[in-house]
Amino acid sequence: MMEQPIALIGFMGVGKTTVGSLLSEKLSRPFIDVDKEIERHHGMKIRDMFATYGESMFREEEKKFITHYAKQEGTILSLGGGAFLQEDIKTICMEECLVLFLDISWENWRERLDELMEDRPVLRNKTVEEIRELFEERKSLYQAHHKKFMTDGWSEEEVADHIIESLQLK
Ligand SMILES: Nc1ncnc2c1ncn2[C@@H]1O[C@H](COP(=O)(O)OP(=O)(O)O)[C@@H](O)[C@H]1O
Ligand SMILES: O=C(O)C1=C[C@@H](OP(=O)(O)O)[C@@H](O)[C@H](O)C1
Ligand SMILES: [Mg+2]
Repeated sequence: MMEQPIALIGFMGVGKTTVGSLLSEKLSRPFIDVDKEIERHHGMKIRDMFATYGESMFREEEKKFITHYAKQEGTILSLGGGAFLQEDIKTICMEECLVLFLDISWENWRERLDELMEDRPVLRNKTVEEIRELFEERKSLYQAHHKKFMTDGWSEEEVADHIIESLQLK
């Protein structure tokens, strides 16, 4: 049976990596976390890549990897929260994948901020107010999706189970 790839999008820390991994286990489908693939390929953390080569180098890599993996049958693909800043990525994902937008309210997201800061260079050196502005700004990127899941009040496991049930993936 042909299975369309699934791409998870949404703001940093909403749970794309965690939920993607759970979906992959529960559905026995291959899992690709784009950020982790890039880190592995370069033997370097994303935050160091940003510091050493700059964000634009990371964005080029992001486009290369997503262009490749968005066409792999059956794959569960967790994107980085900034991937849809690039129109090419948005277009290819909307054409090739079932794009699922994981959403979260600011109030719930705010509770995760401290934990997220270390590994997310985009959040670093910003005030909470600036981060809130980014949170609001980024919402427009995620309007390109096939289905949205609000995650407020749900555990990672519950989010994954709800996706499977509502899309009848099993
Ligand atoms: N539904 C959830 N409820 C509570 N914590 C969550 C949930 N989803 C993710 N998290 C936690 O938030 C953090 C960021 O999750 P992650 O999957 O890396 O997000 P993303 O890939 O979207 O940046 C992790 O510590 C994860 O355990
Ligand atoms: O939103 C962004 O610009 C980014 C999100 C990160 O991924 P997560 O959304 O998985 O945290 C990672 O790709 C990089 O740090 C940039
Ligand atoms: Mg992630």
